[in-house]
Amino acid sequence: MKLTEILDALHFYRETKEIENVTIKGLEIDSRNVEQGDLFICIEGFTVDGHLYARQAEEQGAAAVIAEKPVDVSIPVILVNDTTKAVALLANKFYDYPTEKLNVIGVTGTNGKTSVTYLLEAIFKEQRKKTGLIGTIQMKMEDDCFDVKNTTPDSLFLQRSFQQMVNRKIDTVFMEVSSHALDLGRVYGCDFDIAVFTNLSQDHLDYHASMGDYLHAKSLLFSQLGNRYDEKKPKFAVVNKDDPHSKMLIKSTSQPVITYGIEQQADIRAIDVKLDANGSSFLLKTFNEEVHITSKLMGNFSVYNMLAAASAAICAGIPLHTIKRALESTTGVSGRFEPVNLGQPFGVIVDYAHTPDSLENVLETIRSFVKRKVYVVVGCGGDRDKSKRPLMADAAVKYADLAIFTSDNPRTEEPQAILNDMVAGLQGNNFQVIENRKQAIDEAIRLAEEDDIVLIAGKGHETYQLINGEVHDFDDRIVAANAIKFNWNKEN
Ligand SMILES: CC(=O)N[C@H]1[C@@H](OP(=O)(O)OP(=O)(O)OC[C@H]2O[C@@H](n3ccc(=O)[nH]c3=O)[C@H](O)[C@@H]2O)O[C@H](CO)[C@@H](O)[C@@H]1O[C@H](C)C(=O)N[C@@H](C)C(=O)N[C@H](CCC(=O)O)C(=O)O
Repeated sequence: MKLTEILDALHFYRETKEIENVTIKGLEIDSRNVEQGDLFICIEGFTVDGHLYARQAEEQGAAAVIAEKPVDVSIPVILVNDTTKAVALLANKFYDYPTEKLNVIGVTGTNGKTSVTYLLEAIFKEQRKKTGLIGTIQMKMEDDCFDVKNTTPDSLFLQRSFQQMVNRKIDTVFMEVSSHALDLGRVYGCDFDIAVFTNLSQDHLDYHASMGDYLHAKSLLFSQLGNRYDEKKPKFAVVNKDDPHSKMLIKSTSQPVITYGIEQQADIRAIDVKLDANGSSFLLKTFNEEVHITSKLMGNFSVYNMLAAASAAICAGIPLHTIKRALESTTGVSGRFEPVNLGQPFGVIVDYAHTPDSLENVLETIRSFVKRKVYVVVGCGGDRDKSKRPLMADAAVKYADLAIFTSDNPRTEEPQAILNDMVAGLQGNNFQVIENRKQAIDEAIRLAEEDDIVLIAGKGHETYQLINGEVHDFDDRIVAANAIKFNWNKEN
């Protein structure tokens, strides 16, 4: 593609050299991956300044550079005000606006994003649609899975992936949209068809200055909904009416809003909700139809997740009987309320809950059906929102008979310092501190007796621990299974 052609995507730029005859083979934001003929875009990151790598990009064959400030290279440099925004616009143009050729459902909110995208995938697959999925666990193109570094990847990776999905004739993509991604413009220029809001509670205050800023970031998904008007692709905002923050999100969009909820008079409701140890059941009532759902998914939070997915699917025109079939056959998502069951007489559940609100939801659900004691193993991440630490500890001791506080990705922080922050204000004696996560899980499983439940919270599907800046293999499910084998075999 001619450089001048791709630069049409930018509103304003200034070139340092004649660029008429320059052609571009690809786009790259990492100098280490630059190939002959690439356009290298310098991004000032949180760790390093990409402008420092312009020379390396030139040496590797870059044809031109996009930068915010002068860089010392002999190839043409295109100066722009904001390279992060520029890369989103350029990638959209380079890959020929792939989101306009796909149906894209973006899901945002503190909790439930992953589960809602997987429920949507189940519903659309039931309708025999070709699906794509982008989120915390992985990226999927139909049944092919790919590793991802971020919940919502950078705009270049994203647009490239969307184009691959177009080439594979994928019909609908379900995408978790994090507040970081919205704030950093990773989804700038994406043509979302449906934006879903699940809920908002305290998280990520290491990144966002306040809850107001966090909510504002979420609202960007709704304000950019329908920026590209296409009468064949109507847009919808789908929001949880029971969450008070939805009012602000409704105000942010000019598109039709569909509300869902259990408590409030919403457009789509779950009525007569029943929860027990086998799952949940409710009457799903839409504008003009109703259907009874019996699901294996447990807890009130799962009913909200099902409502969110059902509401988005209804907006996309999926029939209610298909939604029912899909919801009733879904057994769950990796690392989300996932049982580790080797036939032992007590329950072990691994869950991703890593916010005070989600921990309370999961523990409340367990409390509602447990016959005896509840043990919880939980920690808090290092280099992240410190104000969350005492709240996580409070939630744990409020519901558990014994909370064992332990490490959860301490990153560059001292694990014991994180644990001290967690327990500093705790009263009572229903907690222990065991810094080593394996020992903490072993101890909870050693203590468990018939009909007790052990909840191992925080890491869910993750298969590593970040300690001292290094990645160590660690999977709560494997550690728990080994502990069950060891303790249970001893007794039998
Ligand atoms: C704080 C943050 O968002 N950081 C993201 C950012 O990294 P960074 O700013 O540190 O990048 P950097 O290392 O400074 O590099 C700057 C530029 O120089 C370039 N570079 C660098 C080195 C080199 O030799 N050559 C070179 O060209 C890099 O390619 C980059 O373009 O850009 C990277 C590439 O896109 C992201 O992977 C990285 O996410 C990190 C891993 C992260 O942890 N982000 C979290 C906060 C995040 O975004 N989380 C949300 C989910 C939240 C949730 O709901 O739980 C998410 O969407 O993942």
